[in-house]
Amino acid sequence: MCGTLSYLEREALEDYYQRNREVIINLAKVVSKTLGFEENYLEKEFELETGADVSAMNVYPPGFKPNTQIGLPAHYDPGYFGSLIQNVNGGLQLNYKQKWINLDMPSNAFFIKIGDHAEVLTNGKYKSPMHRVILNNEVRRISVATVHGPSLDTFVKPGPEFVGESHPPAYRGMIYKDSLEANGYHEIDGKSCIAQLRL
Ligand SMILES: O=C(O)CCC(=O)C(=O)O
Ligand SMILES: [Fe+2]
Repeated sequence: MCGTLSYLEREALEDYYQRNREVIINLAKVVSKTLGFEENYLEKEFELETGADVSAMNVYPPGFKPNTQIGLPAHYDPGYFGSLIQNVNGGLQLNYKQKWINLDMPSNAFFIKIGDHAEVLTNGKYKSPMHRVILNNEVRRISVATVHGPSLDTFVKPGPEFVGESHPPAYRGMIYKDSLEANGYHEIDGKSCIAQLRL
Protein backbone atom coordinates (compact mmCIF):
# COMPACT_ATOMS: atom_id res chain seq x y z
CA MET A 1 0.00 0.00 0.00
CA CYS A 2 1.33 3.46 -0.78
CA GLY A 3 0.33 6.44 1.31
CA THR A 4 1.65 9.13 3.57
CA LEU A 5 1.84 8.91 7.32
CA SER A 6 1.12 11.71 9.74
CA TYR A 7 3.79 12.90 12.17
CA LEU A 8 2.12 11.00 15.03
CA GLU A 9 1.86 7.82 12.98
CA ARG A 10 5.54 8.09 12.06
CA GLU A 11 6.46 8.59 15.72
CA ALA A 12 4.35 5.59 16.76
CA LEU A 13 5.94 3.41 14.07
CA GLU A 14 9.44 4.50 15.03
CA ASP A 15 8.69 3.68 18.63
CA TYR A 16 7.25 0.33 17.61
CA TYR A 17 10.31 -0.63 15.52
CA GLN A 18 12.71 0.38 18.28
CA ARG A 19 10.91 -1.72 20.90
CA ASN A 20 10.31 -4.51 18.39
CA ARG A 21 14.04 -4.77 17.78
CA GLU A 22 14.79 -4.83 21.51
CA VAL A 23 12.39 -7.75 21.96
CA ILE A 24 13.84 -9.57 18.95
CA ILE A 25 17.45 -9.17 20.09
CA ASN A 26 16.53 -10.32 23.60
CA LEU A 27 14.71 -13.30 22.13
CA ALA A 28 17.80 -14.09 20.03
CA LYS A 29 19.77 -14.27 23.28
CA VAL A 30 17.21 -16.54 24.95
CA VAL A 31 16.99 -18.83 21.91
CA SER A 32 20.83 -19.01 21.76
CA LYS A 33 20.84 -20.24 25.35
CA THR A 34 17.97 -22.64 24.71
CA LEU A 35 20.07 -24.13 21.90
CA GLY A 36 22.89 -24.63 24.41
CA PHE A 37 25.17 -21.76 23.34
CA GLU A 38 26.31 -18.54 24.95
CA GLU A 39 23.75 -15.76 24.65
CA ASN A 40 25.45 -13.94 21.76
CA TYR A 41 25.48 -17.02 19.49
CA LEU A 42 22.73 -15.91 17.10
CA GLU A 43 23.89 -12.28 17.16
CA LYS A 44 27.36 -13.42 16.07
CA GLU A 45 26.24 -16.04 13.53
CA PHE A 46 23.84 -13.63 11.84
CA GLU A 47 26.01 -10.51 12.40
CA LEU A 48 23.03 -8.72 13.86
CA GLU A 49 24.84 -5.47 14.53
CA THR A 50 24.20 -4.80 10.85
CA GLY A 51 21.15 -7.06 10.55
CA ALA A 52 18.76 -6.25 7.70
CA ASP A 53 15.16 -5.90 8.85
CA VAL A 54 12.39 -5.33 6.31
CA SER A 55 8.83 -4.48 7.20
CA ALA A 56 5.59 -4.61 5.24
CA MET A 57 2.27 -3.05 6.10
CA ASN A 58 -0.50 -5.20 4.71
CA VAL A 59 -4.10 -4.15 4.28
CA TYR A 60 -6.70 -6.83 3.59
CA PRO A 61 -10.29 -6.06 2.60
CA PRO A 62 -13.16 -7.66 4.52
CA GLY A 63 -13.95 -11.23 3.46
CA PHE A 64 -17.23 -11.88 1.71
CA LYS A 65 -17.15 -15.68 1.98
CA PRO A 66 -15.42 -16.60 5.26
CA ASN A 67 -12.51 -19.06 5.04
CA THR A 68 -12.43 -19.25 1.27
CA GLN A 69 -10.77 -16.14 -0.13
CA ILE A 70 -7.00 -15.90 -0.07
CA GLY A 71 -5.48 -12.58 1.02
CA LEU A 72 -1.85 -13.69 0.70
CA PRO A 73 -0.87 -17.04 -0.86
CA ALA A 74 1.11 -19.69 1.02
CA HIS A 75 4.78 -18.81 1.47
CA TYR A 76 7.76 -18.90 3.84
CA ASP A 77 9.58 -15.84 5.16
CA PRO A 78 13.34 -15.33 4.94
CA GLY A 79 15.36 -14.06 7.92
CA TYR A 80 15.89 -15.58 11.34
CA PHE A 81 12.69 -14.38 13.05
CA GLY A 82 9.52 -12.79 11.73
CA SER A 83 7.28 -10.58 13.85
CA LEU A 84 3.71 -9.46 13.37
CA ILE A 85 1.04 -7.20 14.84
CA GLN A 86 -2.53 -6.92 13.59
CA ASN A 87 -5.57 -4.72 14.26
CA VAL A 88 -8.09 -7.56 14.27
CA ASN A 89 -7.88 -11.23 15.22
CA GLY A 90 -8.12 -13.76 12.40
CA GLY A 91 -6.67 -14.20 8.95
CA LEU A 92 -3.17 -15.60 9.40
CA GLN A 93 -2.93 -19.36 9.07
CA LEU A 94 0.12 -21.55 9.72
CA ASN A 95 0.64 -24.88 8.05
CA TYR A 96 1.26 -27.69 10.52
CA LYS A 97 1.40 -31.35 9.41
CA GLN A 98 -0.31 -30.49 6.09
CA LYS A 99 -3.18 -28.69 7.83
CA TRP A 100 -3.96 -24.99 8.05
CA ILE A 101 -4.17 -23.78 11.64
CA ASN A 102 -5.74 -20.38 12.44
CA LEU A 103 -3.53 -18.10 14.47
CA ASP A 104 -5.68 -17.00 17.40
CA MET A 105 -4.05 -13.80 18.56
CA PRO A 106 -5.73 -10.79 20.20
CA SER A 107 -5.13 -7.49 18.47
CA ASN A 108 -2.89 -6.23 21.31
CA ALA A 109 -0.51 -9.19 21.04
CA PHE A 110 2.81 -9.54 19.25
CA PHE A 111 3.58 -12.70 17.26
CA ILE A 112 7.08 -14.00 16.50
CA LYS A 113 7.91 -16.97 14.32
CA ILE A 114 11.02 -18.71 13.01
CA GLY A 115 12.33 -17.64 9.60
CA ASP A 116 14.05 -19.64 6.83
CA HIS A 117 17.57 -18.70 7.87
CA ALA A 118 17.12 -19.94 11.44
CA GLU A 119 15.99 -23.23 9.86
CA VAL A 120 19.18 -23.30 7.75
CA LEU A 121 21.52 -22.45 10.65
CA THR A 122 19.96 -25.11 12.90
CA ASN A 123 19.99 -27.62 10.00
CA GLY A 124 16.24 -28.08 10.33
CA LYS A 125 16.03 -28.35 14.12
CA TYR A 126 13.87 -25.22 14.04
CA LYS A 127 11.36 -25.00 11.19
CA SER A 128 10.20 -21.94 9.33
CA PRO A 129 6.41 -22.37 9.06
CA MET A 130 4.59 -22.06 5.74
CA HIS A 131 1.82 -19.51 6.18
CA ARG A 132 -0.89 -17.66 4.30
CA VAL A 133 -3.62 -15.12 4.93
CA ILE A 134 -7.30 -15.69 4.32
CA LEU A 135 -9.91 -12.94 4.25
CA ASN A 136 -11.84 -13.91 7.31
CA ASN A 137 -13.03 -10.71 8.92
CA GLU A 138 -16.00 -8.43 8.54
CA VAL A 139 -13.70 -5.45 8.86
CA ARG A 140 -10.54 -4.42 7.05
CA ARG A 141 -7.48 -6.12 8.55
CA ILE A 142 -4.15 -4.33 8.82
CA SER A 143 -0.94 -6.10 9.76
CA VAL A 144 2.65 -4.98 10.18
CA ALA A 145 4.93 -7.91 9.34
CA THR A 146 8.69 -7.61 9.84
CA VAL A 147 11.36 -9.95 8.52
CA HIS A 148 14.36 -9.81 10.87
CA GLY A 149 17.34 -10.75 8.76
CA PRO A 150 21.07 -11.37 9.16
CA SER A 151 23.47 -8.81 7.78
CA LEU A 152 23.16 -8.80 3.97
CA ASP A 153 26.75 -10.08 3.63
CA THR A 154 26.43 -12.95 6.11
CA PHE A 155 27.06 -16.41 4.71
CA VAL A 156 24.34 -18.55 6.30
CA LYS A 157 24.90 -22.30 6.37
CA PRO A 158 24.01 -25.15 8.74
CA GLY A 159 26.11 -24.58 11.89
CA PRO A 160 28.74 -27.29 12.48
CA GLU A 161 27.09 -27.93 15.86
CA PHE A 162 23.95 -29.11 14.04
CA VAL A 163 25.70 -31.34 11.51
CA GLY A 164 26.89 -34.85 12.20
CA GLU A 165 26.92 -38.38 10.82
CA SER A 166 23.23 -38.83 11.54
CA HIS A 167 22.48 -35.21 10.55
CA PRO A 168 24.11 -34.45 7.20
CA PRO A 169 23.72 -30.84 6.01
CA ALA A 170 20.18 -30.47 4.69
CA TYR A 171 20.68 -26.98 3.23
CA ARG A 172 23.37 -25.31 1.22
CA GLY A 173 25.03 -22.17 2.45
CA MET A 174 24.43 -18.85 0.74
CA ILE A 175 25.11 -15.18 1.36
CA TYR A 176 21.89 -13.72 2.78
CA LYS A 177 21.67 -11.07 0.08
CA ASP A 178 22.14 -13.69 -2.66
CA SER A 179 19.40 -15.87 -1.22
CA LEU A 180 17.03 -12.88 -1.29
CA GLU A 181 18.12 -12.04 -4.82
CA ALA A 182 17.74 -15.66 -5.98
CA ASN A 183 14.18 -15.29 -4.85
CA GLY A 184 13.72 -11.99 -6.66
CA TYR A 185 13.35 -10.27 -3.23
CA HIS A 186 9.91 -11.81 -3.24
CA GLU A 187 8.84 -14.48 -0.83
CA ILE A 188 5.46 -15.16 -2.37
CA ASP A 189 6.13 -17.03 -5.57
CA GLY A 190 6.09 -20.67 -4.55
CA LYS A 191 9.91 -20.75 -4.84
CA SER A 192 10.80 -19.42 -1.43
CA CYS A 193 14.33 -19.09 -0.11
CA ILE A 194 14.03 -22.28 1.83
CA ALA A 195 13.02 -24.39 -1.19
CA GLN A 196 16.10 -23.16 -3.04
CA LEU A 197 18.41 -23.83 -0.14
CA ARG A 198 17.25 -27.38 0.58
CA LEU A 199 19.71 -30.04 -0.57
O1 LIG B 1 -0.58 -10.22 7.19
C1 LIG B 1 -0.17 -11.24 7.77
O2 LIG B 1 -0.73 -11.74 8.73
C2 LIG B 1 1.07 -11.93 7.30
C3 LIG B 1 1.85 -11.18 6.27
C4 LIG B 1 3.00 -11.98 5.77
O3 LIG B 1 3.05 -13.17 5.89
C5 LIG B 1 4.12 -11.31 5.10
O4 LIG B 1 4.05 -10.08 4.90
O5 LIG B 1 5.09 -12.01 4.78
FE1 LIG C 1 5.01 -13.97 5.47
